[in-house]
Amino acid sequence: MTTKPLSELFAERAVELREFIFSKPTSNFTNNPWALANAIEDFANQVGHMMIFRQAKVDVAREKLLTQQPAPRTIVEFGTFVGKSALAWGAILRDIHGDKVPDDVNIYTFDPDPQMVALTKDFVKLAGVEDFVHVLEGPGSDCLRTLHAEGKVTTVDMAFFDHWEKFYLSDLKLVEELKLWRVGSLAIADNTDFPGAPDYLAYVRAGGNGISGSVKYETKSFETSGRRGGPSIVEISTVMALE
Ligand SMILES: C[S@@+](CC[C@H](N)C(=O)[O-])C[C@H]1O[C@@H](n2cnc3c(N)ncnc32)[C@H](O)[C@@H]1O
Repeated sequence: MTTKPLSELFAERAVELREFIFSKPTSNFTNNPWALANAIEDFANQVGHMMIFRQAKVDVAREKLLTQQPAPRTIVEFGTFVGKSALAWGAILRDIHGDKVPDDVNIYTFDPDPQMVALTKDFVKLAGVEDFVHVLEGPGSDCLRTLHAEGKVTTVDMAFFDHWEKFYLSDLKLVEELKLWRVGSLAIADNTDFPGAPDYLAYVRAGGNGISGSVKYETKSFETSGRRGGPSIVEISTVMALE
């Protein structure tokens, strides 16, 4: 028996998910990012093997975002996939700022995979959040550097790391290098238990690089009731000081 490469499986899942969503009346999702995020989760529960940010974890992140002061306005996300978490961030920022979010409230989600970018753009449009959820194609580090150079992102209230774990630490350090953090900014990282991001965890648990004049973090691991045998930890680190 031959087993498919994971990339092929995920590409097929994305096609099936598109069919699943667009087979339903569009009115189910119009102007309703929560409804679309929930439908994606329903699909994932049916088929299995979908690397989405599940609702139990969204709830943990949501708690933090709802109490963040000042309220979050700019979110950057490394790893779009099918847009599940991007839609959830859109729904949360709407819960905070109202249905017509101000112009300076923006979510930027990055993924090098053109198929996932196209699918998520369609989903973002379907849910009516395309004014402020921007789906960009490319490695997150390149996209973030470009947004910074263009002056579109000057502060990051929350960065979400949900791409390949080997990039978590270098991309966290890029946010530092571009001086995008403020005191109270959040770094949220998924899958730090499995597949695991040991260098990232060691760094945030040490509070940063330890060098005087550097960003200081406080960090906590949140255990969620994930699927049996699936990754269940979300690591949330708060920027305590910029130097
Ligand atoms: C775990 S999935 C993201 C799940 C997504 N957050 C959700 O909830 O639906 C990981 C994604 O990271 C993307 N990826 C890989 N390398 C990346 C990079 N350097 N920058 C941004 N995304 C990357 C992959 O193409 C894949 O779609």
